Amino acid sequence: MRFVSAEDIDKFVSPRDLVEALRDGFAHGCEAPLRSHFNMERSNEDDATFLIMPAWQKDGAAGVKVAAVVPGNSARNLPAVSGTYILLDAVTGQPSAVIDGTKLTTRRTAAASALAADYLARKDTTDMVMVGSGAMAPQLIRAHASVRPIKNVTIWNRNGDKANKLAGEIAELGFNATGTDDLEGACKAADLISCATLSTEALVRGDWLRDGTHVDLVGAFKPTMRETDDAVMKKCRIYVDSFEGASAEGGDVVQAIDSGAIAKSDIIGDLFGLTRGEVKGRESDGECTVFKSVGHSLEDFAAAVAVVKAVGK
Ligand SMILES: NC(=O)C1=CN([C@@H]2O[C@H](COP(=O)(O)OP(=O)(O)OC[C@H]3O[C@@H](n4cnc5c(N)ncnc54)[C@H](OP(=O)(O)O)[C@@H]3O)[C@@H](O)[C@H]2O)C=CC1
Repeated sequence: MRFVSAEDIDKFVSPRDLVEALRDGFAHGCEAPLRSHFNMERSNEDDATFLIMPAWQKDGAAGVKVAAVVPGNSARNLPAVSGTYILLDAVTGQPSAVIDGTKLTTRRTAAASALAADYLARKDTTDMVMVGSGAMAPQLIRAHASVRPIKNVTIWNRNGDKANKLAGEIAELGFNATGTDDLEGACKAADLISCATLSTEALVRGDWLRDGTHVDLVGAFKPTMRETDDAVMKKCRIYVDSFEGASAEGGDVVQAIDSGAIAKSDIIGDLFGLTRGEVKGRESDGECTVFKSVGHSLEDFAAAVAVVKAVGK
């Protein structure tokens, strides 16, 4: 059995490789039951979430991700999300690889956002705002830049020092990157706003969006969490990673439905529909779009198969 480390994933698979692996994965589909998630109570910090995400292909591979989301990890200087991916042969059941699930998760999540942006962001998107500067943030910047000509990146984080530090690292990759404490000003000048935080309150407001902006929402994976206000959902054409996941778990969408700001029928499409050509993406330069992801086991599975194939070459 092969062990695939975080370093192997970065060495052998580019951001664009994973976008294409997910495009193919969503277009062709696989068996992927809704994930199981369990609340793990903590005495002295916010509850953690335990996730089990299986997927398989008839006569092909099978895989499962075991992951945990621990909001209190920020104080420990550890990422909130960590995990392990196990890949098996679906015919014989024999395990074939164990993959660093923490890196796989950040990379595949960023690839899903970039895949959506490839259908939803304006072709001339150059100015990106990154809200949050945790493990997801650098992956999202690199993935979006693999599908759109991103040049300028403005990073906001509740802890501004971390935003400035990430801006320094991103600048070394060739982007014009700066940290900011003016989220409103940054959003008003953005083509693309990507949010990856554990916020339970709106950070980005609908009246800050100029015409043509695309909003990418990664953070809120529970109905009690959100990164945008109802006005964002009202103003934008709404897309999700999967209907069943995002409309049940994605806080920005669920809360906007509950308040009556939008109806479930306002969700135009998901990555299955977009990649299969069954749903139209952006239709004009002036419209605002939003993509809300909560994660889908197909994303881990498609990324895991692509990673093992690339590492094995
Ligand atoms: N949609 C999907 O498929 C996936 C979603 N996620 C989600 O994305 C989010 C970010 O993940 P990741 O980058 O790995 O996490 P990290 O723990 O590495 O970073 C968390 C980031 O969120 C910020 N943050 C935490 N709490 C708040 C708050 N209350 N208000 C504003 N900002 C806050 C942190 O700021 P500070 O530095 O100040 O602590 C930090 O920038 C998480 O919610 C995670 O569950 C992750 C993977 C997959």
